[in-house]
Amino acid sequence: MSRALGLVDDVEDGIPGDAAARAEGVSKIYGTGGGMVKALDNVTLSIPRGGFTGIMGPSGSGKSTLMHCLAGLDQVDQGKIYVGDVELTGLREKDLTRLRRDRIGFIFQSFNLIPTLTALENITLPMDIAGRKPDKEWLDTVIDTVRLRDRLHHRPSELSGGQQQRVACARALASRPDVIFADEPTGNLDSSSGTEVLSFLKESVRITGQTIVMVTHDPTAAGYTDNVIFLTDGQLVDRMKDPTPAKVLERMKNFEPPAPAAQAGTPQQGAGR
Ligand SMILES: Nc1ncnc2c1ncn2[C@@H]1O[C@H](COP(=O)(O)OP(=O)(O)OP(=O)(O)O)[C@@H](O)[C@H]1O
Repeated sequence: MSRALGLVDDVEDGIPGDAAARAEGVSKIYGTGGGMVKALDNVTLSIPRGGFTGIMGPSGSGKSTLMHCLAGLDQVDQGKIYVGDVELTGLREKDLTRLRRDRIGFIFQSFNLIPTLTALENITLPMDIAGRKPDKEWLDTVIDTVRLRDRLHHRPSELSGGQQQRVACARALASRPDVIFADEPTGNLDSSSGTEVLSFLKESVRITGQTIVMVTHDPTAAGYTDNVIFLTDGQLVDRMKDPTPAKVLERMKNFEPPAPAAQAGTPQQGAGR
């Protein structure tokens, strides 16, 4: 039934039961009255543990809202969110803050590094704040994975955009969170730096089993993931396993709004004259 409506049910899609994060019947509304926007509309989905999941959809389809709700950065109006087996919805702010700090990593489009700290200090900052000692061996692995060893004592202003984003990725990976949420991580990078960042995000999933969720507009970036969730108008409308850029681009055509002329339903003036 849900297929006929173009909606996708997680169970039907065969996503394994071991989920790093889950949304169950989640709705999120912004504003009231005439200005009300249903940013998420009854979304149920699982993020497979140890996978690289892309979230795609047209502008305004709810991608960032979904990511923020899954990460406990924003509250839902209806439904439940789980990270592992912990229900986020209903946690007190203090517990939510601790859970985000201990179990969730973030990578943003703007790198959000502290300018006065070195690359290494930025990488270990979340653990320093949490009073946790970094696992030296793991930190070495992360630093080598992102190829930053010769830049560790540089400040962000002395690094290229690609290197700064690699520091932000290392910061997210260093504490081995249950799940890393990346919001357009290559949006501010040139294509070769973007390719580098995507390559080692994929590598860290393959080699270390890190779970990563990435919001992206870019079918090429989605091609690095191993499954893609498609949103339209706040609803989960499709999932794709083992995506390629060409397959994603083709699928996206189904979800983009029609061109203005077609939308207005008016035949083109002068056509056929
Ligand atoms: N704080 C807010 N207040 C009011 N409306 C909001 C707010 N945040 C998002 N929205 C609305 O919710 C809907 C979903 O927004 P969201 O940013 O999640 O979409 P998106 O798919 O990430 O878009 P984009 O690709 O353009 O970044 C949009 O209609 C947006 O205008």
